[in-house]
Amino acid sequence: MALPNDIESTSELLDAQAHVWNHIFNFINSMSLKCAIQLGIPDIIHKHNRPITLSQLVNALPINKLKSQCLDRLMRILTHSKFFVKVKISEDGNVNEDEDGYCLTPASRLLLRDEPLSVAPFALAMLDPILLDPFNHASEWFQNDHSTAFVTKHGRTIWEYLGIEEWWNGLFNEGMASDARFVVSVLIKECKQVFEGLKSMVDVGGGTGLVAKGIVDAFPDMKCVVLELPHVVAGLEGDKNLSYVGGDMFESIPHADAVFLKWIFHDWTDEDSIKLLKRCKEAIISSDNNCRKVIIVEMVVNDQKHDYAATETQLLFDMLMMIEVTGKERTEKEWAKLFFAASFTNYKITPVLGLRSVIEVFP
Ligand SMILES: C[S@@+](CC[C@H](N)C(=O)[O-])C[C@H]1O[C@@H](n2cnc3c(N)ncnc32)[C@H](O)[C@@H]1O
Ligand SMILES: O=c1cc(-c2ccc(O)cc2)oc2c(O)c(O)ccc12
Repeated sequence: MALPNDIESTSELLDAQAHVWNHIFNFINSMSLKCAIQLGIPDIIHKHNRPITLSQLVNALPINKLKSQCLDRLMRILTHSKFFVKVKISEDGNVNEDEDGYCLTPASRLLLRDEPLSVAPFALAMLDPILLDPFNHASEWFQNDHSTAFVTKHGRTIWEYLGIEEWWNGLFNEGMASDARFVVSVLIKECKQVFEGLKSMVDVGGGTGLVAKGIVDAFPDMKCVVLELPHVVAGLEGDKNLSYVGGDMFESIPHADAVFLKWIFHDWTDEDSIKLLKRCKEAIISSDNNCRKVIIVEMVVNDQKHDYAATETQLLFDMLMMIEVTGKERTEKEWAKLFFAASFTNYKITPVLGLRSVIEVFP
């Protein structure tokens, strides 16, 4: 049979097939990870305190013992994906050539349930059918007039859904809280100078206030307000440095030296984002502090493509924003356009959070 047009050799044909297969089956990586988290495999390896053999793992897991060879295959793909490493161990647990044992890697340490920076809740919520199913409706959504594929699947926006389904709201909040802990620990360690000199700050859309708490703990002279939708902050109690205000960020933002927004703009269109930036400017403009600014924690999409893997993850997030909410991830050029449209004069991007950056925006 002839090769398809433009494919010149058999090797090119086979590479093309491998490329397509890889994309078709990528979801199996995600699902294998979900299965390992649900079974608690990282926790069991961690508790074992030394490399664990397959038979020890089978005994420790709440699984049908006839499926031990299947567990071996699950561990094989996750070892290939660098979630576990295999080392040689002896009967007495020392490293030698007798038998293979599994150990955690830095990536699987982040899947431990009791790890304060755990991303396990985030992974379980992201890989729940509630968020996966809308992707099966993407082509339908391209042809209809719904705001998102989430709406096409569930008949309401993600924010409305969160307000109605309490169990899902809990899962979502747990995931957001684990990310908030993660981000605040890096900010305090690597980016303290961004907050120095500030006497007051508003965390807009700051959830239950984990980031704000981390910041006032590190800067006891700062007063921090969390502005959130009323149902999110109902019943939350602050203290002398931290307070909660229920309100709508598009209407007005309490005045302060700085306004902080993490994972807010990527939920919204350019038009909404410019409106929100204008509210942020109004909030800081009357401050007499030289350090007054807006502090944003978000992705800056790398459109130069010199780090293929990082850019790919950012583009995956962009698709997530398109399918689940009405937002997007932005390149530096797109961010700059928003800042200048909202009459800010300057900005500084510090790529200190891996795929995300701290962006300081100045009036
Ligand atoms: C993606 S979450 C980010 C939460 C938090 N900043 C974080 O990164 O952990 C977006 C937050 O914006 C809040 N939000 C949405 N619309 C809002 C509005 N109009 N005014 C204030 N907060 C809003 C939501 O309740 C939600 O907590
Ligand atoms: O679509 C989402 C999903 C999340 C999300 C998933 C799992 C969790 O445990 C927490 C959150 O977060 C989102 C988000 O922060 C956002 O700004 C837009 C969309 C989503």
